[in-house]
Amino acid sequence: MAESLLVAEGMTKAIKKQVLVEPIDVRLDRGQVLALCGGNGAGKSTILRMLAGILRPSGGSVRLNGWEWASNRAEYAKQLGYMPDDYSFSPGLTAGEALNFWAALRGIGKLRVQEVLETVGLEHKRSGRVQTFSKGMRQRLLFAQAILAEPPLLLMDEPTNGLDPYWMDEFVRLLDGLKQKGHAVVFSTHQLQVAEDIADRVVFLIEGRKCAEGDVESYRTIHGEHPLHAAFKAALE
Ligand SMILES: Nc1ncnc2c1ncn2[C@@H]1O[C@H](COP(=O)(O)OP(=O)(O)OP(=O)(O)O)[C@@H](O)[C@H]1O
Repeated sequence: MAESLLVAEGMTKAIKKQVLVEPIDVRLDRGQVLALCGGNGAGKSTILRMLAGILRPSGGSVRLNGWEWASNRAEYAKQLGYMPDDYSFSPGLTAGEALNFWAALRGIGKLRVQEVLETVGLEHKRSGRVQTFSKGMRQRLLFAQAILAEPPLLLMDEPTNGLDPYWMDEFVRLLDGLKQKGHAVVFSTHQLQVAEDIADRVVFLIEGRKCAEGDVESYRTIHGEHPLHAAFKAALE
């Protein structure tokens, strides 16, 4: 049997004596979407940053498409697109310049830049300075950056934060399209409805520890309407 696209085993993070993320296993196949849910400070961003290779785990291993960050960072990085929860753009940079910069780093041509700008509805804002963009527009630009290279794995930190209802629906639709094409996604969210709409599996975290994990359909069978709210409440008890 082929190995899963993403295999993290016993991945953990501690800084000094504080354990930010207790050892956690994450396994994800192509075409699967995993949502990380949990309260503030639960460890969602830390997990995403470790998977993205931005933060070095204190223990455990991570393999992505057969590559290990520790032994081949360049190949590992090519397998993923990362959307941070926030990003400080250089002052004066336009949306087009920002995307062209990221595209150049990955050897991607201008046609693809135009395509992703259209995908996120920012083609008319190409020459607009990112500094003048709303939170939702910046989020859409960061989403465009993450999908530029069409990597096998997308890691997204609170991707729908700041999106209006139209773009929230559009995000679910876009992610569904990527999923159908075989891309895998791990994203964090406080918006349980988004997780319900798009995720196959949900991991609930409390204070750096995985306290529950299940597939959305099973939660629906157990809890009925608004299954993730009920499941989260049950996990907290
Ligand atoms: N650089 C750091 N040094 C020390 N502690 C950190 C550092 N970064 C994060 N933490 C701590 O790690 C824990 C997990 O933080 P993290 O940002 O991963 O949580 P989160 O689930 O993404 O939270 P939120 O929903 O508020 O974004 C928190 O207790 C946070 O204070």
